[in-house]
Amino acid sequence: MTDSTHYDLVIIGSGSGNSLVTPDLENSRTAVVDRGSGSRASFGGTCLNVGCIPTKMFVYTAEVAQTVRDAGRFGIDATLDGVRWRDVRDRIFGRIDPISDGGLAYRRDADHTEAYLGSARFVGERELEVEITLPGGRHEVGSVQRISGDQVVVATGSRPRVPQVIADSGVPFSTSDDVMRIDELPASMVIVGGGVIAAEFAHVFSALGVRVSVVTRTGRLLRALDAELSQAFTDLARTRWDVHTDAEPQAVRRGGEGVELDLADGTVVTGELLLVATGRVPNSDGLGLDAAGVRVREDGRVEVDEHGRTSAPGVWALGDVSSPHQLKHVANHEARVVAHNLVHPDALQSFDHRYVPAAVFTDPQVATVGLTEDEARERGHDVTTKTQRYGDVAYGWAMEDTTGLFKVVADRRTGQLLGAHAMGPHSSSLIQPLIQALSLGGPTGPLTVSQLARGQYWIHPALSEVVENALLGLEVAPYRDATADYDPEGEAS
Ligand SMILES: Cc1cc2nc3c(=O)[nH]c(=O)nc-3n(C[C@H](O)[C@H](O)[C@H](O)COP(=O)(O)OP(=O)(O)OC[C@H]3O[C@@H](n4cnc5c(N)ncnc54)[C@H](O)[C@@H]3O)c2cc1C
Ligand SMILES: NC(=O)c1ccc[n+]([C@@H]2O[C@H](COP(=O)([O-])OP(=O)(O)OC[C@H]3O[C@@H](n4cnc5c(N)ncnc54)[C@H](O)[C@@H]3O)[C@@H](O)[C@H]2O)c1
Repeated sequence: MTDSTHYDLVIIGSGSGNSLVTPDLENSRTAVVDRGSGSRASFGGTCLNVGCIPTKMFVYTAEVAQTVRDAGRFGIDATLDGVRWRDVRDRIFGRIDPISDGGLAYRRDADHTEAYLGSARFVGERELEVEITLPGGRHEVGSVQRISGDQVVVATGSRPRVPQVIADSGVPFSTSDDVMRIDELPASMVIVGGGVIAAEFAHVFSALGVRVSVVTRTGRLLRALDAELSQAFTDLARTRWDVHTDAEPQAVRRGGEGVELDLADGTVVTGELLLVATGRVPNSDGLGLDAAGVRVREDGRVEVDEHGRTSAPGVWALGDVSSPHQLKHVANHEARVVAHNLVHPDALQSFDHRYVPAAVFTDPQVATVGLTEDEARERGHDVTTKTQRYGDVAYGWAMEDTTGLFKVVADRRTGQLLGAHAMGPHSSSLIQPLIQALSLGGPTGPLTVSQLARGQYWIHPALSEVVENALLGLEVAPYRDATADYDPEGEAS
């Protein structure tokens, strides 16, 4: 054990936590502690190493393969001659790994920061022990370093949840932490889980030629979505993958193509590789939070107020370990708020969780913001909805799209937009004006549906016309042109 080293700020977690080291801290001493992410134990957190970024690079690659397969529909003859998996994998991580290594070197070598590569645990109020588990830092592997901070930020993220029946089975399995680095593409894969990670990897691996089975305990895939979209996505998924809903593995063993899962109805599902995608648990356990006086909620998330303060003075938390949303854009937002609050204790900013959007980069892409139709009804709104098909606008014809949907939910009486839910190409980008309308509004409050539809141009014949037409299809009061009374001469005088 070393003597304790004191810092102005200690950050546990180099994902979104790493971005807390702003120019405001140039004259402070900051320690960043991280035990590494994924099978390579990389610096920089989930999103960079095993999450958003590599998955989307695989998704894009999958779409290239799918485009070649679909080319015939457009009168273009092309064949997919093969998938060089190792080349795909090495291209993707050949970009990511150097970014991670560079981020570590920057933290380790800068004058005002220090990197501790190991697991942190509180041993008192803002006092921590770090067991050094990784090479690459200044501290000997196996040593225990004691550090303390005037302020400490817990940004330890989350990790895959593995159902007991799989954990206890002794059968080898993958999670999102390692599946992107496998050496060979399997012929077949069983994915347990029917949420976001399952939907994205089912798309990636099936497009690259793997036979995919999905086993989920819910009745529909992407269950958290608006029910109409979740149902439409599930119906489509059944045409591509071997989908088992309302199904939970009862027993798991080696056998069949590699692994076999027994379902309650007697079905046996088999595949060469088993991928577990059954949710993520916050990394709040094992941190000694009791010793620090930091309260944890029943669901395992660290308890924080709207400013990111935990129950212990000087200890903050952000991102997956404490947030109600396990999303990188939310973790980034919370990090910006906490970065401000760390240096402006008398002018605290608050998290804004009002309209948190999300997208699922599967096939077709899915995007959502605001209330679903069911949520809007439960809240007593006079609900009106319109579901516009991509195939009914000109760009949708060009794409030969037959499945895309853009649904908007509004209050008939007030004309307010309440939510938007899309399934189709580029939906993660198409939804952005509606996120903006909900979040920013106009000078007199949130924009009404009619203002949004008719108060601006929509480029013709762009795919965004599907959004325009969805808005125009809602039964709300017509748009009154706010510029009708505009008198430029009067304004000038
Ligand atoms: C496969 C996948 C795809 C995803 N895709 C998207 C997407 O497309 N869009 C999106 O918005 N979100 C996506 N997410 C979610 C997103 O990655 C997370 O919400 C985000 O990365 C959380 O950031 P964070 O800073 O809270 O935690 P992390 O980035 O996980 O950082 C926490 C760090 O703390 C370290 N740590 C934990 N405990 C300790 C300890 N005791 N001592 C020292 N270090 C510790 C961990 O090793 C890790 O490096 C995806 C997630 C996954 C798994
Ligand atoms: N594009 C993105 O923004 C993106 C991508 C990937 C991950 N993420 C984040 O990561 C989080 C975790 O993703 P996830 O897909 O693991 O979780 P999830 O909560 O989205 O889905 C988990 C699924 O597993 C099912 N399940 C749970 N236990 C099961 C069991 N024993 N047997 C069968 N099915 C079971 C659930 O019913 C659910 O369908 C997400 O909540 C999301 O916020 C985001």
